[in-house]
Amino acid sequence: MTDDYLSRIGKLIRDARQHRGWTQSQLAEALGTSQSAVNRIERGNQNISLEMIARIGEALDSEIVSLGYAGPMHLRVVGGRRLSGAIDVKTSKNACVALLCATLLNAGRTTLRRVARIEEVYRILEVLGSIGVRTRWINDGADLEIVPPAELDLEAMDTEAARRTRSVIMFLGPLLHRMDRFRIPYAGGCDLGTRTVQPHMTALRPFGLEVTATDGMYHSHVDRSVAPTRAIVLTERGDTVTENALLAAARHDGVTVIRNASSNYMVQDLCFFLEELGVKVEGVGTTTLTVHGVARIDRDVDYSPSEDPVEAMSLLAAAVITESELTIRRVPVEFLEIELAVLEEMGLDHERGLEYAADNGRTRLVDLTVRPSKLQAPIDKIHPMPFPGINIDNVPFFAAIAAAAQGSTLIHDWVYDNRAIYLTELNRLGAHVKLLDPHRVLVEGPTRWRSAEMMCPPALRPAVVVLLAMMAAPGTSVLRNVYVINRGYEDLAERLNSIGAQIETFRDI
Ligand SMILES: CC(=O)N[C@H]1[C@@H](OP(=O)(O)OP(=O)(O)OC[C@H]2O[C@@H](n3ccc(=O)[nH]c3=O)[C@H](O)[C@@H]2O)O[C@H](CO)[C@@H](O)[C@@H]1O
Ligand SMILES: C=C(OP(=O)(O)O)C(=O)O
Repeated sequence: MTDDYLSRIGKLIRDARQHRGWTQSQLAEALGTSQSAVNRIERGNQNISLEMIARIGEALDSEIVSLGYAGPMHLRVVGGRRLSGAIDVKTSKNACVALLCATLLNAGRTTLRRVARIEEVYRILEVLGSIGVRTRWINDGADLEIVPPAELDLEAMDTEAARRTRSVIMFLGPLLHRMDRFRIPYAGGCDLGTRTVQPHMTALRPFGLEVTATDGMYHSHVDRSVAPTRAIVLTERGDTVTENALLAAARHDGVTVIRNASSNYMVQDLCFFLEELGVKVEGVGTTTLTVHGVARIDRDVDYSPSEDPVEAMSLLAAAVITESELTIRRVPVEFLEIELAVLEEMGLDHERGLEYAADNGRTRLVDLTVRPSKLQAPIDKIHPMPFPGINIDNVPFFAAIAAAAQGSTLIHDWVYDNRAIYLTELNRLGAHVKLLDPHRVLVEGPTRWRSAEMMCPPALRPAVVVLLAMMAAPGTSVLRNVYVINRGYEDLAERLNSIGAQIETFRDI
């Protein structure tokens, strides 16, 4: 952008702000940035992305600067470049959304540190804001402060935002303690085929929750005479279902035992947070959780969610397929151990630094350096398992890595009906991915990547895998409509550019 253009945009923003009667500080607060940043923007002294212009337009409800908001976001990737240097892993989408839902348990103020600034978090914030929860970004937009009201106004819920995320299902556990009757919209999320919510209903029924699903809403009714009399046995070892059971148990005045619980990273983060709220949880990291609930929670708490193992895997895959040497800092290694063991078998040259604690004081992190390696296809198939196993969300990254390895790799995603199918999109970039059935693909490597222009698959991880392949493919590729990537990754293009990628963001205006 030329300086002249910047100062014209800055003036438009200042006019729109003044028209609204806001100070620079008020606009800064709405944007989660500092007053000095707003001042620089208005004076034309700051490079400003279309994304930021769109957010300002939205905050100020202004026609002129909302121009940039008109169309979906796309990426233009100049591929075939090596990455280098070091990059930090951000906090996880899945822990952040669970913790945001968990704040509904607390009458006090919750501060969450370094929350990922991703669309999935924004949707939950919109939903929380619409029902009366006060949320604001503090400390230059790094941290989030959440203060629930005495009474929630569920009728005012932003159902459009709620339907764009599946995480809203985790409102059930906290809400059943706050009201006898309520409704929330059907849970959305990635288009991965059928994802049942039945296990959630089974887990919450012992707390008196009965749900009927009609007209796109879950109509919920709580029978206060019902309380768990024996261990709650989950029918699936799912992550959000475990979290929902934990959230319900947290304010149940008594001891709840949850069996067949997921011990995955986001569940552990939620358990650590519940402990901050005064709820004792035994068995963290195992499949049996014993929760000592507290009927009323009213504490000002401060918690730092841990780093995202799936983002760590994404960055690792980026290094592998671009044949780069890259250091990935703040890798939650416990949740990537099996992936690393398989990659080691495949011939990955990597080095781990000494372990250190994440800001939550519990999760173990390492810095991981990955070097260009001659990879061989693994002898056995790649398939996910509930933790500890290859993380379900990491499986798509193995497809890209397998495409870079010598030989054929069988990938069996038994979990999702649609996700393996999206991996065949890699063929448009030169890969040889054969769909054997809706759950299994055979990948033949190595691949001579070539550039392409394509739509983003409607699922987060396959979409990122396509982006990584574009980074490996010489020439210019275009990936259209990347909302789904922004759902789970903060400023991915910009951060990849900081380690040598060349990715430009653009929109149809
Ligand atoms: C916000 C959040 O945390 N999302 C994660 C969470 O979603 P979430 O907890 O919502 O996952 P689902 O409940 O949809 O489970 C995923 C799929 O696995 C199946 N299933 C799961 C467990 C099991 O023991 N048996 C079984 O068959 C389910 O039927 C479903 O088809 O977990 C998924 C699986 O790890 C991850 O992909 C998501 O990123
Ligand atoms: C499937 C995923 O997430 P969600 O549960 O939010 O759809 C994912 O993170 O890959």
